[in-house]
Amino acid sequence: MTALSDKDQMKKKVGEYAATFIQNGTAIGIGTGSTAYWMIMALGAKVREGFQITAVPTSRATVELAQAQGIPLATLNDVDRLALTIDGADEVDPAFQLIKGGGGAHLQEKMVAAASDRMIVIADEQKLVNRLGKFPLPIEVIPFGWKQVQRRVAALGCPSSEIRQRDGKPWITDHGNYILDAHFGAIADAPALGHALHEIPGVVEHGLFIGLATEVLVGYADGTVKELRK
Ligand SMILES: O=C[C@H](O)[C@H](O)[C@H](O)COP(=O)(O)O
Repeated sequence: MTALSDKDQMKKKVGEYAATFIQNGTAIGIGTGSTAYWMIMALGAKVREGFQITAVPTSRATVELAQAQGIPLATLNDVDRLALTIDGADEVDPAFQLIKGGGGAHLQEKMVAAASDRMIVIADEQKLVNRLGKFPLPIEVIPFGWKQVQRRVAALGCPSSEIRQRDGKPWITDHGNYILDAHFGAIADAPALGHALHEIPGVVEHGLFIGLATEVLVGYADGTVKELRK
């Protein structure tokens, strides 16, 4: 097995640490991405030791990973509320506002987080920012007429944006849509931008997570994990 990079070590540490917050007998949301991966692997080990858990996955990729780990799954419609969701992020600011969707899963991730009493964000230290916006903001859009959405996004102060591509074709989300990656630069007022984006016809969901994260766990290069305070 190849050795993990320093960055992957940070992700592994924080993902595994987060799994210790999961309580036996609860229903939880499980995130998507390379940091959530380690939390799901650790959860799989707990399940094999007899832990009783129901997990609502946030993407097809997470369904596959969790199934391979033998983690019992449910859909969001099967549950009333979730005790906890654990998920990664692309950027985290000091007010626990987030940019998510680097893997294009933010639509389901936001629905699952919103149905959860707590959202624990797991990130390596490189994700911490003073102001959101260096990471391009992922916006899930209906393929029909997406250029109209792009014009409206530009009018909100976004100088450039592009449809996410794979192999020269638009990348398609789990829900059959496109992702518009919007390069806003430093975002002065994330809640206001989030509201404005929701006013654009054709926007399905954007990657700004405001008021959802309750706790942030950060993995550092020295091997430590710290819980941030707002
Ligand atoms: O769509 C993907 C999700 O929002 C991920 O949680 C986010 O992109 C962070 O992923 P990673 O842990 O791989 O950096």
